[in-house]
Amino acid sequence: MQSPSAFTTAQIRTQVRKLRRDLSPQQRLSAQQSIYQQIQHHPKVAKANHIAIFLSFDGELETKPIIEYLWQQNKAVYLPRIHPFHHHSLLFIRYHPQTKLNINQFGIAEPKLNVNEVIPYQKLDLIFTPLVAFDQRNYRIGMGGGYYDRLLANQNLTRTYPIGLAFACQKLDHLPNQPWDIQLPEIITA
Ligand SMILES: Nc1nc2c(c(=O)[nH]1)N(C=O)[C@@H](CNc1ccc(C(=O)N[C@@H](CCC(=O)O)C(=O)O)cc1)CN2
Ligand SMILES: Nc1ncnc2c1ncn2[C@@H]1O[C@H](COP(=O)(O)OP(=O)(O)OP(=O)(O)O)[C@@H](O)[C@H]1O
Repeated sequence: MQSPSAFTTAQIRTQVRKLRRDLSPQQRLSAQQSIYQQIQHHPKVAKANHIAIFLSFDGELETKPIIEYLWQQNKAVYLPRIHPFHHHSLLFIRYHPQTKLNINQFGIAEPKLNVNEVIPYQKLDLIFTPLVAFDQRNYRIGMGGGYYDRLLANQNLTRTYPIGLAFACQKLDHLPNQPWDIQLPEIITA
């Protein structure tokens, strides 16, 4: 998309969400194949034990095959859920093949809250991070809740490596960034 500086963050979010939903099944499948391969050859994924990812919605790339791969590799996989009383933060909950899911207020599947399955986010080795749009500097904008911005701004996250996952159509030249927006060290895209 051209000259994003002419648009507000909210307009960019709406437009890129539509681009993402409107990808053809063929475009989706071939981009996903490339992204899955990049993940399978990624040294930081190979080294990580505790890995957070997300379940796809709203045209996000399909993460189920990534989760299946991580399970095969005996990784502990975690999903975000909206914190029950701390409304702008996320809890990460262990995701097993048999974990029961609920649909949250946004229509996203999330694990039930079970205190025994919660991991303090500082213990995550890797956080696959959803995003709506990103730019050449790896600034990201998300769904607008500020959940990942707050999480990744946290100074205790010294051992945790965030990797954004996105289709190439989600990349813009230059996002109008807010002071709190986070620059990701890496975004896997195709
Ligand atoms: N797959 C996935 N899971 C995720 C995220 C994500 O981006 N992708 N999130 C990343 O942060 C969190 C959820 N954040 C979200 C924030 C806003 C909306 C949303 O649809 N907002 C509506 C208003 C909905 C309402 O208030 O009823 C809107 O903006 O129109 C959805 C998810 C946690 N889980
Ligand atoms: N580190 C932070 N500390 C306090 N408030 C924050 C922080 N990051 C974001 N916010 C607040 O969260 C709100 C939403 O932020 P923003 O629109 O940038 O979210 P986003 O990046 O699109 O969403 P997400 O991170 O959930 O994918 C903003 O109004 C902002 O005030």
